[in-house]
Formats: sequence, C-alpha cells, structure tokens
Amino acid sequence: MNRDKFTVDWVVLDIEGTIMPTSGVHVVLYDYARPRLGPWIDANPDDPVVAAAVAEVRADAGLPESASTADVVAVLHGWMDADRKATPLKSLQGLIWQHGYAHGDLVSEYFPDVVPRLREWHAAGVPLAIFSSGSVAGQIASFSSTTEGDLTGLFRHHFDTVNAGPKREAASYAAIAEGLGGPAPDRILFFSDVPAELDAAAEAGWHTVGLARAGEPYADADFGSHTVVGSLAEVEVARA
Ligand SMILES: CSCCC(=O)C(=O)COP(=O)(O)O
Ligand SMILES: [Mg+2]
Repeated sequence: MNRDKFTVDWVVLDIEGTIMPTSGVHVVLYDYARPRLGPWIDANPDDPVVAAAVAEVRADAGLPESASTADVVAVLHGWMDADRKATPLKSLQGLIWQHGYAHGDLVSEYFPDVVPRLREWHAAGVPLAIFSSGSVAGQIASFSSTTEGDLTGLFRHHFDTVNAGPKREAASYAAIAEGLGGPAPDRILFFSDVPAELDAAAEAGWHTVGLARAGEPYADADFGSHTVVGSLAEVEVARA
C-alpha cells in the first residue's frame, strides 16, 4: 500500500466522521441524549454546568427568563435536528453521555482501521490528542467504554469548543498548539472529515489529512490541497 508519511510531534484527531461513524454520533448518541435532556435539566438545576448551559440556550434563542424546561428542550432538539454543534447543547449532551457510558448503556465503536492505528502510533511514542465539538467530558467518557476496551490512555489532551474555540477558526488551532506545550505548528498533524476544519488548521500552520470515508457525509467533498485518504491505514506517522 502507498502510504502518506508525516514526521510530527503531535497528532490531533476529530471524532465524528474521522474515527467514529457519523451514525455513531447522530443516531446512537443523539438518540440517547434527546429524551433525557429535559429530565436532566430538571434533576440538576444547581449543577453549574447545567445552569450555565440553560442560561446560554435562553440567551442564544431569545427566550425569556421565565421560559420553561420544555421551551429550552425544544430549542435543543431543533439544534440537534439541524446538527448545530452549539456549546451549551454539547455540554448537556456530554453530561448525559457520561452517565450512559458509566452505566453500561453506551459503548463506542470506531471505524475498523482506527484503534489498531492509534495503538500503533501511541506505542511508537507519537502523542495523540482529540479536538471535537463534543465536550471534553463527553469525549473522555466515550473513550472509556468502547468495543476495544478503555482507550482513554491513548490520549494526552482533549480539546473542545470551550477550551479551544470553534473548529472552523484558525485561532482555535493556535490555542490548541499552546495547550500542547507550544510545538512548532508544522510539527502538528490534524485529521478531520470536514474541509473547513482542515482549512482552519492549515491556516494555523498545521499539516492536515482529510478523511473521505465511503458512505460518510463528506466522502465526496472538495478537500482542495489537503492530503486525502479513505482510512488511517493509508497514513504513516513517526515522532519527530
Ligand atoms: C462523545 S463525543 C461526541 C462527539 C460529538 O458530540 C460531535 O458533535 C462530534 O463532532 P466532531 O467535531 O467530532 O465532528
Ligand atoms: Mg468530524
């Protein structure tokens, strides 16, 4: 097999469409969260994460202070239907998914090439990190219970829209580089299925690889000048 080769200090990976099928997020995880949002908000009104998320939903949607949980949930469901990856939605989903993984309701499944490749890179001393719209809490929970066991030990850092910023803005990738300890931008390799995310990472000086996986939403997208592969098996990574 002809493999693209990169020698880097860090590998940063997106989740949905890159290492986990989109259906694993939009069907499995969203369907788990959808009916639980209202009960979770009502059961945890004093949790600062919940209170901040609800306040943010109200402000974003222009709802009054007096808006009911049902009003807030209607907004959240609308965002899920539109796949708007709004931070307060992601925070609430993350809490619910944390509960689901901890109680055995959820088990993550990745594309077949992913776990062997990540284990190989990790064993070769290549540090791995995640940058996803999913909250850091949700990310860590999702790696703790998978069909391949607990994978949390593979990743040294997790970034989301709270601690890094929006995925389509170059400044978020600069913030991540700082969080990784300040490696030169051209020593970081980012994997994503979304061309706009790759554009932002490239603007920050990172190397990029697009995942055009068969059957996924961005399979036929225009990846411009980014390296494009169909699976992680097509990429070779070594520590600089
Ligand atoms: C348990 S992580 C769920 C990921 C998620 O909620 C999501 O929206 C995925 O977005 P990504 O940025 O990884 O494409
Ligand atoms: Mg993605």
